[in-house]
Amino acid sequence: MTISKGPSRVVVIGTGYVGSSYAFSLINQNITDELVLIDLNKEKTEGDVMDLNHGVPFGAPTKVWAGTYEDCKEADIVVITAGANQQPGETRLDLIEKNAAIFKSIVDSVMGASFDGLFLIATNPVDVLSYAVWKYSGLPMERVIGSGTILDTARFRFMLSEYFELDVRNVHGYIMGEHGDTALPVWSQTRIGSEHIDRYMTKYKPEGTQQDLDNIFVNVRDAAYHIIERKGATHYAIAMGLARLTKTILRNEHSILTVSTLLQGEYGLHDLYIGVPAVVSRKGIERVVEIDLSETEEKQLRHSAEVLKQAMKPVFNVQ
Ligand SMILES: NC(=O)C1=CN([C@@H]2O[C@H](COP(=O)(O)OP(=O)(O)OC[C@H]3O[C@@H](n4cnc5c(N)ncnc54)[C@H](O)[C@@H]3O)[C@@H](O)[C@H]2O)C=CC1
Ligand SMILES: CC(=O)C(=O)O
Repeated sequence: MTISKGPSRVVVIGTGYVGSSYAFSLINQNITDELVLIDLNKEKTEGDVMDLNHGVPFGAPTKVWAGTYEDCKEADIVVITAGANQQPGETRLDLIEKNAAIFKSIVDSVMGASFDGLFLIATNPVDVLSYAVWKYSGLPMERVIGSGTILDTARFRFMLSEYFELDVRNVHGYIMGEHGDTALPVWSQTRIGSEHIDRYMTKYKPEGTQQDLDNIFVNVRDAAYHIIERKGATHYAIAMGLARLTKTILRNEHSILTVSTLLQGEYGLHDLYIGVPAVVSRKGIERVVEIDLSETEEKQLRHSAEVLKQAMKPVFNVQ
């Protein structure tokens, strides 16, 4: 892999709600030197580039242009946010056939340009499509990363922070599994400050109940449906999550984030991409972090993996 010594370059493929919000986050946070936008809708891309460039004087110098697949040759990261999004009532897994079909041609075009960097995937169903990119690209698994449950984990921490009236940075916990209806909350490892959540609740919110916590998880799991019902798409939070992942990679931060990665025996699972905590650095996935799960959580994770494997079957021959 080329570790670029020159300017850092990110290419975004698919600049709809998610892709354009991500581009905006990158510029606002001064994360990359160069930003290339690619979309089937060339006119919209040109408009986005003009608009973003007019914001650059308020931020840090970033070169932004509407590009082609040739621009992937020099890219450190290619981010795929292209494809259909959920319509009200649709699940993420309902998108599999539509989006898998366009991914083959996108990945072939990127690899055809001698791309030698990392892929980040956000298009849904993200776990299945991350697996697809790993297969289609032939790149080592550490260089193909799905956004996984990064967003679900952020929602979880945010909603708990509201419940306990605390700074979200003091809420530590993970959502794991499918980025979808079978995601699971890892209550056994959730901490407020350094206290286990149950102990913190007993001491500081004695009126709180397990039912309150269960309701919070349901709201986390169903957040996308609630937002899509109201405004048709979700995009700001995932854009910020992708920006965080990009920063972690380009700055070699070695952060633990719940991303979708290939499991090869971790958690007793094999040959699928699914959301787990992993250390992310310039290399991509350094390692999966195997945290201790309760028996119930283990069961939930296995169920989530099984649902994903069933969903993958029409597209990939997995066991
Ligand atoms: N992983 C996550 O946490 C999240 C994932 N998503 C997913 O992100 C995806 C994108 O969502 P939105 O931006 O809301 O959709 P959108 O419809 O606004 O944008 C999709 C863009 O992809 C472009 N596109 C389609 N096929 C293409 C191709 N072959 N080459 C280049 N561009 C192509 C379209 O022209 C469009 O601009 C959806 O699958 C959605 O479900 C959305 C939010 C969170
Ligand atoms: C759309 C989606 O995947 C989300 O907001 O979680």
